[in-house]
Amino acid sequence: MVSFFRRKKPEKPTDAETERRISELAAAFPDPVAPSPRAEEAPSEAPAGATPDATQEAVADLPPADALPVPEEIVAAAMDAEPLAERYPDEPMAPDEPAPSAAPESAAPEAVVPVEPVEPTPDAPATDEPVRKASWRERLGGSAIARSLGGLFSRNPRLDDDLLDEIETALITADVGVTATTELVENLRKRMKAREFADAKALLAALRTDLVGLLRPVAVPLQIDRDARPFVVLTVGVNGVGKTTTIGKLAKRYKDEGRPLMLAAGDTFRAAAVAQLQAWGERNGVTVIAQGQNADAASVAFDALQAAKARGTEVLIADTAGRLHTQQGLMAELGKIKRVLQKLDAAAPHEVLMVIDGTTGQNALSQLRQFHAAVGVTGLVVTKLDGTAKGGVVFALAREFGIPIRYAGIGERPEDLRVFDAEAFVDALLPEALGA
Ligand SMILES: Nc1nc2c(ncn2[C@@H]2O[C@H](COP(=O)(O)OP(=O)(O)OP(=O)(O)O)[C@@H](O)[C@H]2O)c(=O)[nH]1
Repeated sequence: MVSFFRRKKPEKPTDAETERRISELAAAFPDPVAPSPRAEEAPSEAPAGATPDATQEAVADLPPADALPVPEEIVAAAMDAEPLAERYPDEPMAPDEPAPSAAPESAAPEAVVPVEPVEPTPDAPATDEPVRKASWRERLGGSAIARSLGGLFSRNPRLDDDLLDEIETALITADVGVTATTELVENLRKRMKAREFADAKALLAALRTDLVGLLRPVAVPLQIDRDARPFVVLTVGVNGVGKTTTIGKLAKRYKDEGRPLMLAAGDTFRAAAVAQLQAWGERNGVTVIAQGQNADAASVAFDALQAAKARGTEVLIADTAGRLHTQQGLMAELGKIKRVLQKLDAAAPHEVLMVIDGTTGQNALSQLRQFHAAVGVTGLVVTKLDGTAKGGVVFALAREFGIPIRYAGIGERPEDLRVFDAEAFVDALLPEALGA
């Protein structure tokens, strides 16, 4: 759990840390997949229920970007993002790197280092045992809400104002947020006064229903529009939230679904991030487009989209460097990446996936507000909900933004990235059996 409390601001990793993180990633994907057909030949069945229009509909339901407060500095800065050379003046830059604005025409192909698919190495122990997927409850049962509400209801409390006060404290402590908590508790109080609940168990059932009701509108799975070719997913988020790890997990998911895919190593600030993706790509036979540390992220994204289009790849997932939402120049750089992608495909990126660390607490709200203003977030992944995470911020995000939560990270293994499921999530935090 030490990883939950990693650095909060960018710093260059030591060689030892780089090696550790590469081996962490390799350990996270221990089972080599069966040798896959080359990306172009792989079957590309959409999952059951997938419709090409679903994503567009979901996005259309989002609150418009201009409905949210857009800090003037971000709008201004977005027009003139600083290049990496200015951002890290002490870092040597390759002399011939294409200027960000010139990327569309002049992205030098020789600077691109695609990691071609290789046959997976048969180094994992051969076993017929399927990996057992931990249940949501196993993963989230230790979270703050689960523990405090669990303790509360298992004491068979009396149905009175003290119980409501304790529920209120538990929800606020778990980061559900004051506004959402007040609404939930006041609704319960009204119904309790109207003698709607026979006992505490009935009140617990009502709380569960209300919590599911808050989350159900945002439990909208990501649908890959197969006509997009490629469907471009741009991942964004602050430092250390789990972007690169999530890309590895997502890539495994899409590969298992038989979708031809490619990755763009756009986190050009942290050397380990490029190596992480390359290690994963080599191991699983997925092409990774990279230009190395300190390359221009927009140029990497542009090259990757060009390559993906040329190959008819179905999905392109682009990584970006972690950045604090308060760093205006870096936030503006995201807008630049988006604009450069749009020179090749006006609809790209088809999904701006923001990764949020579930242990961040209420700060996650201002992170999302700023990222949404800068780049128009269309979906969320909330990571690190396992272990001691408070988890309540998921409710606050849902209530405040209504942006779809596509996936939840409930552990470090590939199978621990789950399609977000409102019922399973609430059930894990607040089992019905508590009131039994
Ligand atoms: N327990 C747990 N750990 C996770 C989860 N997702 C990611 N992590 C861990 O979080 C740490 C940071 O993950 P990275 O993928 O390197 O984060 P990042 O956002 O790419 O980092 P930067 O490039 O520095 O911004 C790693 O140790 C991951 O294993 C999760 O759902 N649960």
